[in-house]
Amino acid sequence: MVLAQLGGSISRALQQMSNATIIDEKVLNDCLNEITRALLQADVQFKLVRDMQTNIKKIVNLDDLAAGHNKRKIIQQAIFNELCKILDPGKPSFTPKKGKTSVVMFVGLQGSGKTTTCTKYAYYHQKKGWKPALVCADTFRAGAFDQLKQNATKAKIPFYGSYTESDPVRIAVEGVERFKKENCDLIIVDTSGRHKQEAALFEEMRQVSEATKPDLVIFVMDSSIGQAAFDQAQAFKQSVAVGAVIVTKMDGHAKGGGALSAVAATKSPVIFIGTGEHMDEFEVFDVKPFVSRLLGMGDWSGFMDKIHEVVPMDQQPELLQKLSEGNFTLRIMYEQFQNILKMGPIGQVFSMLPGFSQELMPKGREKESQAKIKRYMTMMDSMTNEELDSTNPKLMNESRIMRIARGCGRPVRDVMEMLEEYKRLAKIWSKMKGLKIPKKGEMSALSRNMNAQHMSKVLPPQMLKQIGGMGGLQNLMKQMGSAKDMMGHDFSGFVLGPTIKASVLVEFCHFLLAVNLLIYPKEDSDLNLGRKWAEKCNFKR
Ligand SMILES: Nc1nc2c(ncn2[C@@H]2O[C@H](COP(=O)(O)OP(=O)(O)OP(=O)(O)O)[C@@H](O)[C@H]2O)c(=O)[nH]1
Repeated sequence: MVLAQLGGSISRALQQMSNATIIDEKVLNDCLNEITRALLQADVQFKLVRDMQTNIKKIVNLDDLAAGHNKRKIIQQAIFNELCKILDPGKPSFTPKKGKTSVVMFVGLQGSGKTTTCTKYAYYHQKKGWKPALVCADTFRAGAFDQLKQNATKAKIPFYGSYTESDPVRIAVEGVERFKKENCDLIIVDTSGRHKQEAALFEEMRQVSEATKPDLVIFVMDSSIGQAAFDQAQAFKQSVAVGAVIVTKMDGHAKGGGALSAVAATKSPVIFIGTGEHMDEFEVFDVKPFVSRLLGMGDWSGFMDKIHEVVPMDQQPELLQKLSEGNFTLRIMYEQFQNILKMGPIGQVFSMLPGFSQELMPKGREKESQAKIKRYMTMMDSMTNEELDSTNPKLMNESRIMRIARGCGRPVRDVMEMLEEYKRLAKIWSKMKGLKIPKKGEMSALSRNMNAQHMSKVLPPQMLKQIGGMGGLQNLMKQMGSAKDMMGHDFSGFVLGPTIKASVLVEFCHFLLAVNLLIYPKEDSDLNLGRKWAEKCNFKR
């Protein structure tokens, strides 16, 4: 994921500073130098980085900080604020209103992902009940209209374009007029890709803008553009009234710092990011949670929102009860898989927890893991209720395994692998037996410690180390019960009632399961356990 490396380097620098016994000028300088290096390596413009460093030094005057001040916190907050400042121009972009016609024009360099993003933007709004329409004013690239037509047809979005007309201004005006008459509330105009050396094409873009009078011009930028970003973005801003930025290809492995510089150049906010080629790989962008995650400080509110999205409230106490009894059935595993898939990209959810970074999700593992989960679920669909609800491995005899394999159309060895995985997870989850379920009122320190102890047994050792051992985990649990995060978000509402608090715990359990399954590879000893169990059941691979 773009910027994951940058995030990793910055959070390591902060961690190193936190490990120092005394924070003096040297420790602060070392930390800032480390962060500066990371930002420059990620292609953030030099001037931005230098300004940021100067500002932090101005804010954090160690001599002026009286004893008793939490210097670490003040430095962290200053870095957080400065990074937010780079990404936040301080004024929101124009926001179209549902039911009221708005024209939105997309501009950007060749191949930045405009056409794909136009459709994603239209589809995003269509799902929310809008009536969007697409106009293809890209007469430069052969095939652009076909691409838009194909995307629009797939998403059932009306479109307008021409194979013969070569004047983009004319097409844009005709398209906008037609869709205004059809009462579309979001008319999106796609334009040709161009770069700042192409004066004629820039003039043409200006004419399209003048003729269609867009309410908002969106600059689409590929996250891998690098140092050229600032100048290019500025050139677009000087020709048309760019009001917002969308950064694409954030799923790649580019450095991504150039994209941060583009915001500074256009003085416009990033409103969405593209995270893949598919229509729904598109996310709303919010500066503070993004920076907080980038710095490994998590995004509790985002995490809680996710929980509420995926785990039905009425199922939570029951699941927690089952886990505390140590009965981990295949059905529980199935239900947890469903929730994990609903949570979306796990690396992203992962970075919402303080102390974690997206860097921990190895390249390509995400999609591979999701495919694995889906495969396991298909196999479980061929099982009987008795099998799904049992914790007795003897039920799975050779003939049943062959039947399941036939039923789901997968080789026997795949079913064996899934059962071995189940066994491994059941072993991990048996350590949750006796988990204390929070009752009325605030989570007490005692139950927090009890739960932290249970959790620590379930966490893969590498991960426990990453969050600072048992102490780090206790802090994490404490944060669950406290009210505010780095961004000043108050999310105490999520943790006040006993049910909701239990839900946080349930989801944290889900999450740990996902982490065990997706991020940390199986160890041989675990697999041997599965094999031994398979041998006990009297069949061979
Ligand atoms: N991985 C990934 N690929 C993307 C994303 N957005 C766009 N693409 C791909 O980038 C390539 C270029 O996208 P287009 O939408 O054709 O770009 P364009 O800016 O319209 O191109 P021009 O009209 O030539 O300027 C296509 O292969 C897209 O599938 C994204 O967020 N992630």
